[in-house]
Amino acid sequence: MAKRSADLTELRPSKKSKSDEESSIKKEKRDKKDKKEKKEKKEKKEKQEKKEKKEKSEKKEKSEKKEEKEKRKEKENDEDRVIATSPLEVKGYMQASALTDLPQSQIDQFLEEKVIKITDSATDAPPQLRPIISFDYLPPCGNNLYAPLKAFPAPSPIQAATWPLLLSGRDVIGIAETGSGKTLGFGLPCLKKLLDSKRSRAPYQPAAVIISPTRELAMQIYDQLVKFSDVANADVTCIFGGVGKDEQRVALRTAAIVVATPGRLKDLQNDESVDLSKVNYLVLDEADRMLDKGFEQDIKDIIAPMPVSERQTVMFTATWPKSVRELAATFMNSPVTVTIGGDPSADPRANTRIKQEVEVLDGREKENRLIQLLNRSQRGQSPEKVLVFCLYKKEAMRIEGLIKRKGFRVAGIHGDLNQSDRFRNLEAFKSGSATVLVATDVAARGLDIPAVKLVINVTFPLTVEDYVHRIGRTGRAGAEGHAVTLFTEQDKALSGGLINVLKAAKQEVPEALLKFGTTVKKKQHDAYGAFYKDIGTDKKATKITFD
Ligand SMILES: Nc1ncnc2c1ncn2[C@@H]1O[C@H](COP(=O)(O)OP(=O)(O)OP(=O)(O)O)[C@@H](O)[C@H]1O
Repeated sequence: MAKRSADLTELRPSKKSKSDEESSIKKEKRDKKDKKEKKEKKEKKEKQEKKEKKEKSEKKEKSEKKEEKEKRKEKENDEDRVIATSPLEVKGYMQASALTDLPQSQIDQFLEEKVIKITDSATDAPPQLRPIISFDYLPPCGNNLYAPLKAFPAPSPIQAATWPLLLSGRDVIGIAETGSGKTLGFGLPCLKKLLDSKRSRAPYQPAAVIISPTRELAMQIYDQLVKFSDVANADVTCIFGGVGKDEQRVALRTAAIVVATPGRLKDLQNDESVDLSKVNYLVLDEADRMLDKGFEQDIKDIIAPMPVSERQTVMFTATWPKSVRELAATFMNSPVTVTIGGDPSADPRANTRIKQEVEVLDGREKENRLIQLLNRSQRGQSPEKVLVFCLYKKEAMRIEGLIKRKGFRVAGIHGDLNQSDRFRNLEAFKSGSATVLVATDVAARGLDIPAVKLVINVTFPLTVEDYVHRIGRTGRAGAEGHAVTLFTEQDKALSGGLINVLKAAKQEVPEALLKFGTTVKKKQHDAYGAFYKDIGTDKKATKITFD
């Protein structure tokens, strides 16, 4: 019975049990929802954790990679240092192993003592190649190319520092004091490259062009190269104005190296006597002069057929004014600048072995003072070689006449003389048959005349750079020199620049010069290079030409 009643109870659903059922459904639903939410939450959390973990691992990986990169870089730097002490070859230039084996401290000491600064526009890394501090470290050379170097004890600092760069194909700007051996600085690598290229003796198209501002300087560079040219199996020729063209045309048919003044080279290029499209070594000697307004267009025309990517461009000078630097950069491919003796951004630097004296006087006293100075140096058994600079051709002729009348052995060199007289007079001074040479700025740059003891500036040049070059005709190749400058009120615009040159070379600055003022006038690109000067109403300025 009880069972039945129980059954009945089971069979008869009461009102209460129905609501229980509903609530249980609801609960079930809620549970399900909760469960779902929980699941979603869990999944979200897991996803988040996964994401964080991933980020963390990425971060870790990144920082590990960074660390690794830094370590690698450090290692590379170390290797760079190691490279400096292991065999080294850069673009065909093999650094001598004996040079490679020298301790770094010896190299550092050389660079410091000679005040050598090397700035590579392509990298901030320290220079990879070492300066060639002894001729023994020059790269091997089949022929006896280096034989003429026996006359010298060691490479000069500009040679030591630029040779490795030039031999490894870099564009180079070399700035070093007057008389410091820059000609062989650019000349020797030129010959070595030619020798290595194993060209036939008659290339018909020159491989190297060296441009110089004056005929006499072109001849001098030519003479230096000729001493080496037989061993280098290279035909060298010299091209300049003021003489016939026919011989030059013939010489150009076989020349591998052309030394030239810009005007005549451009002429011969224009009439197709020479094809410069195969030139791969271009030198601008006295580069700041070559880039000033007087020559800029000629240079652009001459180099037009030589693409910058295919030629090595080399510029050497003793003075490097800001006014030409930007233009220079447009001719070059990531150049390395080598400066000897100090920062090129400072004022022009005179050779410090030259004793510089400046005498401030009235213009009317100049001639008497000049004769006094000559009396002192010319009387006696062996008169000294004296170079007298004037600014104008007419002035040079007048001063030469005056000196002659006083009985001194004098010759002159200026643009109004024909070329054979120019060469003859220069030769007379070199040989000592004339002991005084009166010159315009045509002789200011580059000329290497043995044993010039004194330079006298009768009239100050148009720029302080020209002053540095003029006085640089004395005190060459390690010798002592002496320069006396007669300075008048007319020159006062340049007193500031001159004072800076004197101070930089630790020379005495006269009170009278300081009175003219210490301000340095900003240099004008077109005023640079001694072309014209307005000299007032009574005298007509004559153009000084440098072809
Ligand atoms: N390594 C050397 N050691 C000693 N003398 C040298 C060396 N190299 C060249 N010379 C000599 O030094 C003199 C000056 O050299 P060079 O004419 O090349 O000077 P420079 O620097 O071009 O001068 P400038 O700025 O006036 O043109 C020359 O007589 C040359 O033979």
